[in-house]
Amino acid sequence: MHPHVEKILLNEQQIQERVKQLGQQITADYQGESILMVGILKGAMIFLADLVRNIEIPTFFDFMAVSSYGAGTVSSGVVRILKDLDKSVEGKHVIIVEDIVDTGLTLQYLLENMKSRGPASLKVCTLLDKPDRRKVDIPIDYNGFRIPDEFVVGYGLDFNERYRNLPYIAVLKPEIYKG
Ligand SMILES: O=P(O)(O)OC[C@H]1O[C@H](OP(=O)(O)OP(=O)(O)O)[C@H](O)[C@@H]1O
Ligand code: HPA
Ligand SMILES: [Mg+2]
Repeated sequence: MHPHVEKILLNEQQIQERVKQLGQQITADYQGESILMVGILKGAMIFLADLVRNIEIPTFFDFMAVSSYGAGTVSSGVVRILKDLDKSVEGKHVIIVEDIVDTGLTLQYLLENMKSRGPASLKVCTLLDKPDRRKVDIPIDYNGFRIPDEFVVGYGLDFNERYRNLPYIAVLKPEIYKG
């Protein structure tokens, strides 16, 4: 275990099992179609990479980078597009892939933004849902795990850009968050 980690919430095996189930569910729901997975950088990249290897229909990827958290553990509420999609999503079956839905502000913005581009359908898939902190009601179609109100890192999620490469989801020791 990393020396900065206080506890592991979800271990590698738990994550891999659940990601496999989500992939199977998406495969079943979109039979006969192709899908465009829109990964929200940077946090979702590891989840997306594992998820798509469990999907057995034609699957395309694109990416957006937005930022609402900056360096801290509290959402600024202001979402900025840092990198937009490469191609049009018009007429495509789009699934937005997130690592976590916390306040929901990032996803609220993304959903509005994506709807205006005219996809054939639009769904949301997130690895983690932290409902206690929600500020806006967001429809989540595929959710890996519900987690308690704690700031988590690992499997793509960062604190000040660190710890994304941990293979599990963990809570850091309090002294690390205080800096
Ligand atoms: O529901 P919310 O309260 O809006 O929080 C969720 C968003 O915050 C994090 O992104 P961040 O801005 O930290 O960018 P990152 O993925 O590059 O770390 C996370 O990856 C989600 O996109
Ligand atoms: O708990 C979290 N960890 C990392 N990034 C986040 N962005 C929103 N919530 C979180
Ligand atoms: Mg972050």
